[in-house]
Amino acid sequence: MRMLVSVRSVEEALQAAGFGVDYLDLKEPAAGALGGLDTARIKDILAAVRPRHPSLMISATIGDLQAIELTAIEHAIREVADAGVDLVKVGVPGQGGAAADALLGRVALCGRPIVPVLIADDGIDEGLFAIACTLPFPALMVDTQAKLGGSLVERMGPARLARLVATARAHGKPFGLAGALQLRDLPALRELKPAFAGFRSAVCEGERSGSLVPARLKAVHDGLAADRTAFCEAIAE
Ligand SMILES: O=C[C@H](O)COP(=O)(O)O
Repeated sequence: MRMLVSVRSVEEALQAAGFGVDYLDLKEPAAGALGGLDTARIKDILAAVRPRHPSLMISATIGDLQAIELTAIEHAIREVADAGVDLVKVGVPGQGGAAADALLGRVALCGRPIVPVLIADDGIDEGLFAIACTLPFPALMVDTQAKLGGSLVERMGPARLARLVATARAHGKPFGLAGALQLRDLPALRELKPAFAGFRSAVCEGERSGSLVPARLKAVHDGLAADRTAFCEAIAE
């Protein structure tokens, strides 16, 4: 399972990359679940990270826009993609509905590498998820908007997440889980085996708008890679 970390600055990006994370996700955590950075900041981060970590996959978010704001979303996608990131993350209401359908359809055809992030706070429509798996997105994610009501694993439960992982796997679609995931979720994540897991809250001092903590980055990084038994022994010490 690969590790994604959300970062907001050159300093954080280099710090996370130095810990061997697989994906950097550029966002402003204080501005919401998918809070966007301005494109000048995105370009500064890319200029600092690319020469040192040329194979690192780097995504960025477009901000917490409403699904009905299609024109604003398409404009933001173009701006973020043109800044030079590999992937652009776009929030989609996970419970489905007409606005979610329309948004998925539009962004699937926009010609940019979009990762739809299905927001799970009001549930995930498994039909919508299955449709998203058939569309030409390089990857899919599920995440949460509210970060203080428990982790995604606690809020959705492993059984429902396992069905999503199985659907994505059946379609050969790389699929990542995020949503205030904590160290205590790592055993469940290793059982679920999504392609990747995303972190911010668990690797910060205090809430997710705080600074990255090297020891937490290392704990999550090592915990994702470790054998389950070895990991449980280590955290029990
Ligand atoms: O895309 C990943 C998210 O930024 C993870 O943040 P979180 O752990 O605070 O939910």
